[in-house]
Amino acid sequence: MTQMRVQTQRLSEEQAIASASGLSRVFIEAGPGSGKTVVAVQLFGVQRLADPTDSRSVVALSFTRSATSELRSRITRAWGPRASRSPHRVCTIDAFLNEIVCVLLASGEIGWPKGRIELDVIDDWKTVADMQYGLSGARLTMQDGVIGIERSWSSERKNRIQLTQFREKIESGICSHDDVRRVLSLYLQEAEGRRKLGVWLRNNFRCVVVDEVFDANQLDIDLLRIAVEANIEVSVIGDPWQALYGFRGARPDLIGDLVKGEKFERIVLTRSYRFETDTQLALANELRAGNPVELVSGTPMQCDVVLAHKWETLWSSSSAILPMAIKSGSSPQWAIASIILHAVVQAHFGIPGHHYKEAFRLVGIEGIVQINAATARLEPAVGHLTLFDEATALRESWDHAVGIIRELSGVVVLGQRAPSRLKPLRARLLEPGQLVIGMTVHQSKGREWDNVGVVFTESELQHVSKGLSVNSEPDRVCYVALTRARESTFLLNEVQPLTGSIVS
Ligand SMILES: Nc1ncnc2c1ncn2[C@@H]1O[C@H](COP(=O)(O)OP(=O)(O)OP(=O)(O)O)[C@@H](O)[C@H]1O
Repeated sequence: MTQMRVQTQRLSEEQAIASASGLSRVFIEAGPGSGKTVVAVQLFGVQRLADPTDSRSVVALSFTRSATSELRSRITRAWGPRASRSPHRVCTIDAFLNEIVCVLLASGEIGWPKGRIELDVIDDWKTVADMQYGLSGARLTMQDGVIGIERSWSSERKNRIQLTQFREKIESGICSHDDVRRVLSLYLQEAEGRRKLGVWLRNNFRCVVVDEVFDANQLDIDLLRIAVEANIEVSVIGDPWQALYGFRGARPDLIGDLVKGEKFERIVLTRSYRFETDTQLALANELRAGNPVELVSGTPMQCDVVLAHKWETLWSSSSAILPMAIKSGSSPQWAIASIILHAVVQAHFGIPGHHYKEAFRLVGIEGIVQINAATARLEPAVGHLTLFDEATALRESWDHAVGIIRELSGVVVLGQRAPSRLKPLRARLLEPGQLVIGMTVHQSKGREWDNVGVVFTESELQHVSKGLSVNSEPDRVCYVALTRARESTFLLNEVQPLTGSIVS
């Protein structure tokens, strides 16, 4: 531990107070770019160095993989790679919940069907099972700690995994993050479950730092309450204007109850450090005040990244923008298109495509070694896309990827008209200028760039021109997009739209 490097960035006085208050329950609330993540990084490091005799873990949590990865890399930069090495960790709240459920399984506190104690937790059932559109599905139950399976009914029609496949997957240890959350919720319905979890947390953790806390849902808040009651130091950090995960059950309104009920000390960071130009600072201030705002038009070439609420919006925008993903799908054709896109994104920007693991999994390729091997062999599929004749280019690229998949996993992907899906991707590769990366606003959370482009829908434009409200999630999506730039934000709606089928 003594080899850890200390953070070198100069903290402002208010950041220093927030990072080293010595209080056991702190709620740090602040606007964009005010250094919330800087403070989370500092809190983590201060706790790590605090008491070398205390072997319990310090854990930093965030809600999305991209925000967690930003937090982890900043902790590594500030405190060195040893800082977050086991038993300490920086992870998503989902990973933390998985860990808790695995501990409960390993200790026999709860019993998984067929006695499984190790789980393979997937993001979404549609990558491993056939889905049926309707009201019926399947879910987990719990009786005296024993997990069971039952058919479920809902009032809302949607694609769901059905009972037989659900049973088969669950019994082989495969489940979704939602299933993990359900198991833990059921376990915590009993006072005894809450008490035992509190004891386990107290024995294993000395401090929990939660960034982006306004993305927490009821279970996350319950967990924090149990941690507080177990006398663990808990710091929660966030900005109500940046809560984006209502669709996943996030309840920004619950944070007030938590911090009041558990007597958190509230510390406000007042100064923003992100905005390096007066115009960008003024934009952020006007938006937060709910005032109407007129955006400056620009071109993709002026931007380091382009953001939109949905992947489809990016695909139907300028062909100088290369989105990192196609809207999540479940067909093998979606998987092939996503895999080729992943290879293109990797080649252009040195980072993976957004849904690449799910896409590979859908065609039977799993594990980082296999995925990397497959990606390396996809290079010709990327090259073929720029062949002179369009029909040949699309067909050769598609067939190459399908051939590699068949060779590596045995999965055969059919689809005569499928290669036409690659048209929008080919258009991007034929762009004469440099491509700029496109991502959703959700991907951009917690991150920043010098110059940011946004593509807004008509309704988003109207909201921005009327003034945003913190109580509306669509408004908050616009707000997050418009506060990612250090220097300038450009509206890219004027650029020539492109028609294509990759999004369908
Ligand atoms: N005291 C400081 N001095 C100089 N720069 C700072 C200071 N604090 C933060 N910064 C810089 O300001 C920028 C924003 O910081 P950070 O990302 O931590 O803010 P944030 O509040 O988490 O932002 P958001 O919630 O909008 O994602 C970063 O580039 C960071 O390095």
